[in-house]
Amino acid sequence: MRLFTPEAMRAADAQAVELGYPSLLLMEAAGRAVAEAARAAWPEAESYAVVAGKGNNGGDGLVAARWLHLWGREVRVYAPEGHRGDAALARAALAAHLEIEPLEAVDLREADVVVDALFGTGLTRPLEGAWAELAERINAADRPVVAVDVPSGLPYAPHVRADLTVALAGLKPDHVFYPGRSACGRIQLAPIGLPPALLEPRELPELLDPETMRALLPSRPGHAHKGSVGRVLVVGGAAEYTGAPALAALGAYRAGAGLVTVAYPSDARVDPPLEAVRLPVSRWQDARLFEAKAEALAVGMGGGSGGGAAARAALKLKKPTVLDADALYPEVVKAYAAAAVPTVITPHPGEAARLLETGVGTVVQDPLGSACELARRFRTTAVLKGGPTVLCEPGRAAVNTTGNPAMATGGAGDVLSGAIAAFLAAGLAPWDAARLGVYLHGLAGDHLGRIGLTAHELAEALPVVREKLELGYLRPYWEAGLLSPR
Ligand SMILES: NC(=O)C1=CN([C@@H]2O[C@H](COP(=O)(O)OP(=O)(O)OC[C@H]3O[C@@H](n4cnc5c(N)ncnc54)[C@H](O)[C@@H]3O)[C@@H](O)[C@H]2O)[C@@H](O)CC1
Ligand SMILES: Nc1ncnc2c1ncn2[C@@H]1O[C@H](COP(=O)(O)OP(=O)(O)O)[C@@H](O)[C@H]1O
Ligand SMILES: [K+]
Repeated sequence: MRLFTPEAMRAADAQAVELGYPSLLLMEAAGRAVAEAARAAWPEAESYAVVAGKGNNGGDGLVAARWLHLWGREVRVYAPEGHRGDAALARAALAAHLEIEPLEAVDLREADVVVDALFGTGLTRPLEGAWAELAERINAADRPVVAVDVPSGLPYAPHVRADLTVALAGLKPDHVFYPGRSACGRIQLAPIGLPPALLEPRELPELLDPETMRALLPSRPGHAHKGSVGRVLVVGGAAEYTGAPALAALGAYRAGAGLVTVAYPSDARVDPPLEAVRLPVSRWQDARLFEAKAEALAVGMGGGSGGGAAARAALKLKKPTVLDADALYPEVVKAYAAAAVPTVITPHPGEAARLLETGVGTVVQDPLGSACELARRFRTTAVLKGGPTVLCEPGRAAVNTTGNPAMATGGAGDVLSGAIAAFLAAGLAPWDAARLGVYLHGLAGDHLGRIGLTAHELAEALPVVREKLELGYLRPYWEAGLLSPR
């Protein structure tokens, strides 16, 4: 599954038409899918109000109105004059059944469900005047709302707030990034008949889905032993940050590492999990660090001001490495790239801004662009944490589809670094280890769900969600089924 920009979606549509696929069929499939989704979501609903705009989004709404009417529902349709192309045909088909009232007549009082078909991906500027008023009226009506493709008005304000959004053909930024995603309510993807080859353009970011992530899970053969399934060396800790390396070690074990060693300054009271090998060092150049048995490293968790020195020492092992937190300085990450050590960097927006020498606001405004700039500038696999986390390495990008704001809690990132290192140690390429680690970590957060979860619990939940993934129990959120009546 890919994340489409509106332009990429239009290009896919246009390609389908070039291939001889009639665009009216797309609109018919779209409108019918909306009607079906609404009917399934609110089976008791008898009366519908369809509020349609002038463009193709409106056309989809007119098709939905026709089907709802054919299924015996009471339907009032409000639309302006002046439809063109396919939307004009959809209007003619509907007019054979129903009277279409002007938008000025909109009355939502009798509607059990409102269909929002004012604007879709063709919106180029914020709603104003009568359009803005219509969106506000839909919200104020306090009726269940199903949005056609996207809630009208997004990505700007004001916009409609929907209970269910039927995403047509592919997912677009407002189905994935906030605040748009909150305005969508539940999201259901409707395949509307575009040839499948047009729906997987490699240049678009991948949306992490359970099927793809399941295929990445390292297998564990019957003759496995703790030295064969991936050993991780965690390097971090400082006087004031004693928990971070311990949480990374826990994350690594809970993601399946066979053995975890924790190297930390001997004057810091780091307390690794009982299962870990302890490696207190009086200086980072201690020879024992370079002899540690590990296939991958997690470096920088709670390193404080010594994080850079720890990372430079750890570089000498020349093993695949996750660089986090106090290892995330431009000179350090550049040194890893120059040494051609496979790396995954896991900054939060503040650390990303430090690496890119820009403001946090710039990073947050364009997470995908920022992650890709990190990947390009530092020749690395970049994981930019947040809601949602985005990933990039030169030539490809991905957006995570798991996780929730309850995960905004101290130490959650340390657990993630440990988990990614475990997958690196198990032999996964950085891109695969990063995607799988991020996906499972978010899944653990979703499994726990509640505000107040702790990083420790996130780690503990990793085996549970891994098993669910392995057994094929998971569906992506855009196939998550339907609403019950509210
Ligand atoms: N593959 C797909 O995704 C398909 C998409 N279709 C539908 O087509 C929609 C896109 O249709 P369109 O490109 O016609 O665009 P819309 O229907 O979203 O709206 C475009 C119209 O609104 C006007 N407009 C833009 N911003 C405005 C503003 N702030 N105030 C007032 N008017 C404004 C434009 O000039 C244009 O007339 C999708 O969202 C989807 O619903 C379907 O018909 C079938 C296929
Ligand atoms: N709103 C959110 N939605 C989804 N995931 C989130 C959200 N807020 C935080 N997270 C996740 O929680 C983790 C927090 O990591 P980080 O900021 O490094 O915390 P710490 O440094 O305390 O470990 C990241 O994996 C991040 O993606
Ligand atoms: K809409």
